[in-house]
Amino acid sequence: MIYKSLTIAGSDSGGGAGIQADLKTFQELEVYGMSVITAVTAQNTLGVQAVYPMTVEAVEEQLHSIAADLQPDSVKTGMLYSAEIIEKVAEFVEKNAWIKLIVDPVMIAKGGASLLQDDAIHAVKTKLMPLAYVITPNIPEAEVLTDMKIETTDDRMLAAKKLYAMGAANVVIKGGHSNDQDVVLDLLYDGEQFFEYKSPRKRTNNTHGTGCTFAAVLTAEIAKGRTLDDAVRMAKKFITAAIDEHLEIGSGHGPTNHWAFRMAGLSIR
Ligand SMILES: Nc1ncnc2c1ncn2[C@@H]1O[C@H](COP(=O)(O)OP(=O)(O)O)[C@@H](O)[C@H]1O
Ligand SMILES: Cc1ncc(COP(=O)(O)OP(=O)(O)O)c(N)n1
Repeated sequence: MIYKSLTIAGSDSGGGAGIQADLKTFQELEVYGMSVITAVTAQNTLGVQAVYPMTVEAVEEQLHSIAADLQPDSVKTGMLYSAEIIEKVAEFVEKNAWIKLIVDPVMIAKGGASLLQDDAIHAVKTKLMPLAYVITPNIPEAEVLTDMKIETTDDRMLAAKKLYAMGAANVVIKGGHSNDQDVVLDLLYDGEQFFEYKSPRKRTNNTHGTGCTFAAVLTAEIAKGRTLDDAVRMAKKFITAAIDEHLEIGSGHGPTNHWAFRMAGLSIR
């Protein structure tokens, strides 16, 4: 059986995040990867130097090519940039109703560059979230989407409930940006229960692309028919290994190591 996942996201010329991180992750997990590029970024470990969004027509044609021939088992969205592109992506998901959609609501890169126009936030909430099987915001993204400040785990639980009420079938609020010094807690809410996934917090600058990689693991594992709990467990193991064995590349926020999980001999089955 060949499992197929599609990433709809921006290109990171530096290779650590975006389309490049997603395809590397799919490959490591033995899932056939496909891409629809929404924007090209000139980017390296020091930051984002420029953003060139694709036209809506270019995005639409890529989506059409995929739909006409290569039915993906799961679809991930990353950097979508504009409300117009989000609307096209939502149309595609609605027309292909079997698709399990993983929404990583990318807004701002670690260096501060905006990867989503301000007036596109409304479209994320109203067009994309109701179609999402799972949404994976980090804490600042969850704050924007819920219009609330998140400081404690209780705040995060309330935000997860709000995001669920906005239409996402499941919510994972990642903990990389929390104030916890020793532990990183990722929190899953499925509409009934909360599930906690903890790992030791690594003191490192080399976390570029962690959010993309985490959501790409979920996407690959969901394509294989894994439960969401199993998929989040795998994502946590994969990203922990990728951060532990980070690559000393560039002089800014370095990328994670997408082959660390495999090199550690950890099983993908
Ligand atoms: N310093 C860290 N040590 C260990 N795990 C981390 C660290 N930073 C992020 N992670 C993990 O990486 C993933 C992405 O987290 P986060 O930083 O919150 O998202 P984003 O990259 O979208 O900002 C999560 O699974 C989180 O637990
Ligand atoms: C093209 C592109 N897409 C997404 C991101 C953000 O990736 P993320 O995993 O959130 O990592 P950081 O940028 O926060 O390190 C990106 N930078 N570029």
